[in-house]
Amino acid sequence: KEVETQAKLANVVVLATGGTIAGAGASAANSATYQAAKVGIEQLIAGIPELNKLANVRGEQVMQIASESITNDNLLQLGRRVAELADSKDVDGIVITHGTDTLEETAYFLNLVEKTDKPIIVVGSMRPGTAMSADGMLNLYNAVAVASSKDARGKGVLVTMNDEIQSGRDVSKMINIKTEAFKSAWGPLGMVVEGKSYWFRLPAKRHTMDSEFDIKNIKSLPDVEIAYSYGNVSDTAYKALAQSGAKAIIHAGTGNGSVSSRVVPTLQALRKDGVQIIRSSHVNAGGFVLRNAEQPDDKYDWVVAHDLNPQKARILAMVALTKTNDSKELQRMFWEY
Ligand SMILES: NC(=O)C[C@H](N)C(=O)O
Repeated sequence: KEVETQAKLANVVVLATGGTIAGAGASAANSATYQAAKVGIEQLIAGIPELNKLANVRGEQVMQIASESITNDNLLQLGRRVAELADSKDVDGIVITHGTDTLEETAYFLNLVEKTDKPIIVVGSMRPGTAMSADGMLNLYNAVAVASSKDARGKGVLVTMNDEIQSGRDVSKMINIKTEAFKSAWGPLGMVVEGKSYWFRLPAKRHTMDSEFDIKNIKSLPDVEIAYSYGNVSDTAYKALAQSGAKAIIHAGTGNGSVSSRVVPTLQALRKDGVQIIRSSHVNAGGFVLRNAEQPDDKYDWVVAHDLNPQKARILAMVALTKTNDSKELQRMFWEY
């Protein structure tokens, strides 16, 4: 009887990469002072026996790092493993445990390059498992619940944090000390309550099956860097980034991606030298940058990142540059993804 029930459950693989969800502190009072990436995936899974009721779960330790240290090579390695598993007939859903600092970048990357409609859920935690009121256990339980549900298919890469189901494209870490850290300017797609998913909306942007990008065709990612803007900003960072070989520079601009008059001539010159200039905004609750509003993008041949924050704009720019170096094509991709 037991065996029969298990056979009906979905097969979910949890790929572990580290982060606070695998973190450990010295005492239960340490919610903010701890070491990330300490606990192995077998131990994390064993700590939640209720997972067995949701799915047949097995873990794989892909890496064990704090997510601020994730490199492009790590992204490619993870992306390739996800694709292999997604191609496997006996895998129904994939969960990725991840540090929260760059979780939004990895989730967006996978959303762009994984050609599957199987659920891919990225999850982390704000407190280590050793802390009082640790959030990782429920976040992971919810991730496995969503990964094993048929309803989650075809909705792109998802993130389950704080009971919400967010689109991996839209979600961003908005605050670093609360468990209610992950938000999207456009709202969550749904909620998970007691292992059941409740859906309210769908992503409108191209993703996964409908994407023109495929991890299997991406050998390496080009160098794309970000320069932050503020009052009295100089052009030093922009010049240095270009000199070190950046193919595109994401302008993490003030307001609607505005550019200081001290920086404009440098960006014009860099564009003439072949560097792509992509205007985004670092406003906290979500930017909205439009072409030719604020700066004459047509005239300067710059691209706008629209609602993508600078770190997400970097991900799309890298992936897009594996296909084209045409600024019009890049702009199309920034509207569509
Ligand atoms: N909450 C976290 O996971 C933060 C940690 N620094 C990480 O991203 O790995």
